Amino acid sequence: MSSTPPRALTIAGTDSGGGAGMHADCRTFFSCGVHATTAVTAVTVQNSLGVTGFTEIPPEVVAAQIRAVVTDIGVGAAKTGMLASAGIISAIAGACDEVGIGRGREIPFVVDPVSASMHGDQLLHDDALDGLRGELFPRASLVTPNLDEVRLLTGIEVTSRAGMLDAAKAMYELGPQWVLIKGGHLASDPDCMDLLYDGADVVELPGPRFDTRHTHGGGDTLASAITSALAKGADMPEAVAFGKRFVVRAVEAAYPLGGGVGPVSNFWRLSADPI
Ligand SMILES: Nc1ncnc2c1ncn2[C@@H]1O[C@H](COP(=O)(O)OP(=O)(O)O)[C@@H](O)[C@H]1O
Ligand SMILES: Cc1ncc(COP(=O)(O)OP(=O)(O)O)c(N)n1
Repeated sequence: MSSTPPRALTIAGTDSGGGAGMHADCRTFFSCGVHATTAVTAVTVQNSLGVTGFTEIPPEVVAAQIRAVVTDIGVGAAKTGMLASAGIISAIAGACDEVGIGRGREIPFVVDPVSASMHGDQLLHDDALDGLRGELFPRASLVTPNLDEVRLLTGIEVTSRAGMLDAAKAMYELGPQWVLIKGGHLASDPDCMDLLYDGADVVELPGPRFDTRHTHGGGDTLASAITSALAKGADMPEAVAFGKRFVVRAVEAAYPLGGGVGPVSNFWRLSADPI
């Protein structure tokens, strides 16, 4: 019998196309040798062309999943993805307080403020932005917005690397312990640089920009790789550096799928053995 591996929790929506959301999170946890546990927030109808609808899970059921997992199995870190509604966000905040998830508590908490799919389909109701700002960011060990989410949450339009630091400072004012601004959407930058900020120090995470349209699930993969490293006991700068290394390889190995946008590969660490 083997010993129990590190465990992590993803609180997120499903993607029927298997590219993003909870599916990308679970594959990433697996690739990192971490047992995946889940609290489903919403079931999306989705493929490589976009999201055509979703059904929300009742908030009390989302909270019950978190309690069930943490009180029995235990997790070394937790992350959020698609949260859909203000009611679900409030339920998550309450459950996290009960079980010790969040900054200053036992279990580090990565909040990826997913608001829309890369096709522009809304995944978070407009009235839930206040819930993210007021209830989740102050509990977050790390928030990981892309530049569209920065604009929605702070009103700041980032058009340069210098603007990313302004964005990090504005996000930090919303209460998280660390902020990671993702630079994938800064098309004017020939590279893909992300920026980590803790209210004092700035760490630049440079990376190449691959010429591919298949980046579905990239943000989920980055946040779940960071969560995996935290679950194994890494500190935040180490975990974020690992997450960046992981997602660079995942984008490099992205593959076409269906008639639209394919996913980044969470398989890149697996052996090439054909069976
Ligand atoms: N074309 C690309 N080549 C390499 N890395 C990329 C590319 N696009 C995004 N990334 C990286 O993938 C991660 C997710 O980025 P981003 O696209 O900004 O967020 P999201 O996926 O949430 O929209 C970041 O680390 C970013 O730098
Ligand atoms: C259920 C679900 N969660 C998250 C997303 C976002 O995925 P994507 O559009 O690829 O954006 P990033 O992962 O790159 O932030 C989704 N589409 N569905």
